Amino acid sequence: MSTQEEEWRGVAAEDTENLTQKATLRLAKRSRALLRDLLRPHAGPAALALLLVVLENACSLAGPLLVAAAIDNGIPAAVDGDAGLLAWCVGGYLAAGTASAGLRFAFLRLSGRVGQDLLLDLRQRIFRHAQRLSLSFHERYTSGKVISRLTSDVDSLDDLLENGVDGLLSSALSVSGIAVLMLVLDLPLGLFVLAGFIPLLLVTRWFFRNSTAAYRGTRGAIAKIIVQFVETMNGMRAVQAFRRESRNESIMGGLNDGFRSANKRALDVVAVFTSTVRLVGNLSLAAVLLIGAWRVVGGGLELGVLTAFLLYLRRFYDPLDDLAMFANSYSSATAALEKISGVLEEEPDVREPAAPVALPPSERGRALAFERVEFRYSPTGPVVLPEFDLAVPAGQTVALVGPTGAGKSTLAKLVARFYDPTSGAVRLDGVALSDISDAELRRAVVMVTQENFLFAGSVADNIALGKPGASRAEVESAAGAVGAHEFISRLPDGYDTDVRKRGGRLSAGQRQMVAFARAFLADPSVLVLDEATSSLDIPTERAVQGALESVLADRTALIIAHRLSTVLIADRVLVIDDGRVVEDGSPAELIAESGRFAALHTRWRDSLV
Ligand SMILES: Nc1ncnc2c1ncn2[C@@H]1O[C@H](COP(=O)(O)OP(=O)(O)OP(=O)(O)O)[C@@H](O)[C@H]1O
Repeated sequence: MSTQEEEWRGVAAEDTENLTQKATLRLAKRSRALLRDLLRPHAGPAALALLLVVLENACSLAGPLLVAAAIDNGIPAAVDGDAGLLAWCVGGYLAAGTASAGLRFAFLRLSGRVGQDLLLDLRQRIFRHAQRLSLSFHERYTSGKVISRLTSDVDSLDDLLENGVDGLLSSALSVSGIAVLMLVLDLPLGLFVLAGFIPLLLVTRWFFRNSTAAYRGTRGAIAKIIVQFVETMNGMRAVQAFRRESRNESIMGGLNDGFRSANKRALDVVAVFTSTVRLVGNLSLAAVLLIGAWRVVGGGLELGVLTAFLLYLRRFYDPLDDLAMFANSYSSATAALEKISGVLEEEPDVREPAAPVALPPSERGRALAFERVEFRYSPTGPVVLPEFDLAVPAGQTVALVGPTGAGKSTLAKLVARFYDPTSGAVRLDGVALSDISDAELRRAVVMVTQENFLFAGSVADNIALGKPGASRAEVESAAGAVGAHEFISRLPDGYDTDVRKRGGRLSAGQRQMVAFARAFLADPSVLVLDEATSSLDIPTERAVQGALESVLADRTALIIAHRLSTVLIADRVLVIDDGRVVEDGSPAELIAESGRFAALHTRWRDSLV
């Protein structure tokens, strides 16, 4: 792939207003490929729906022909006493009308089913893919954007499938069918009407060009609104604590205004198009009426033929309105597909190995090693770890301390393989993390983060996340081992208490205990712990400390320690600064020296008095 194409890969072009022609073509090709891919499993029913709509149009087109036959031949024959032909014409009209309604019903049901199946598949694909993508992607691409792909973009596609495609098929079929019939009915009048198509083609071209750009704008604008909305709702505590409401309101006002302008622009384009179509339609109807009437008076045209012609002509221009509606939803859906296909084109940076290497059996933790690890968060970003080497024997508890921004959390995230090193390797019992299957790695390494993320559900469900399928007895024994059983039992419904969104019902200390119980149940050989900075009260801190010691027993552990009590239970302390180890030793050894840790320790001790 050329570097220029690489530039537009994935979501790269999403916020670019003016794309080069090459990029536009590439994105359109990608959107079409996605649509084809989505349609493939439904090819049979889609073809049947197409057949139904063709038959339906044929039935409804027969109507005016039967009216013409009734007026020109049936009625004169009935006047002469033979009502047979008229009866055939009326009967035929009724049959065609009924068949057309029946076929329409069948078509709408079938196309609706195909459309909804396709959208279901698309929604699941986006969700599955978004979950697979690495953290680095989600840091760049906010959750609001993913939500807007899943909601408003999928909705535009829904609109296209529900109304647009039906409108397009019906109108294209009836416009071409009517054109043929008009030429057959009366060649000169038919040619005259078709000549009116030339300005229409020009205005249609103008419309497609402008509406695609306009709808790209609306997709971008709605995505920004959703992003802002999600961010505000997620950060509601901070919003209220810092009185950001009015500032947020003005940001949202600006974004809403942008969306309104983008929609206005799109609607203006539609307005010009539909009214031009209407104007051309009405002008040609008046002209046909004039020329036709003149020819009927002169005896050159039968009245029935003129009536049928005018009936067709009305139907000829009406579908063009539908075509405009189609173009409308088409442009909107194209812009949406462009963005959805971008997300689906993104590849996870951290990939599962094609041929995973199994970890050797382990009894008591696993040896962890960083070998010449260099790391930066993005290819152009600063180097966070210049060249990091570290060997942690199996079963050792290592506390990482150091100033903010030193790189402690980065080390933890590398061990959990949220990212891969830019160069070098992180190894478990000698096997590079990038060679271990996802399932095995998740079993071997568990990270308990500062967020202590709890999902909506019961306390028991949240603990059981550590070991899917764990029995209630196992959950309770894990809670007991970390000392959480007592407080859980006191909750209104014990283990079945709903923790509410993000564990909002529990205190910070309680959330941490639940997170420890989860980790204990998972029973990993390596535990990575980004310790909570929140200050807990003394009894809770003691309880958490006790829980921590039970969780750490018999495993290799890397702890980002903020509390002295935690540092002191570690076998080894590493002082990190600027991505490097500046001190390394047991707590007692480092305290005895007069380095940074000793100074930190003195400050801590003083602060406790
Ligand atoms: N997701 C990220 N994208 C880009 N840079 C990052 C990201 N996370 C951290 N950094 C940068 O990497 C460096 C190390 O950050 P890290 O979070 O590892 O520090 P830390 O020692 O854990 O700090 P703290 O004690 O404040 O949590 C910092 O300069 C930070 O700005």
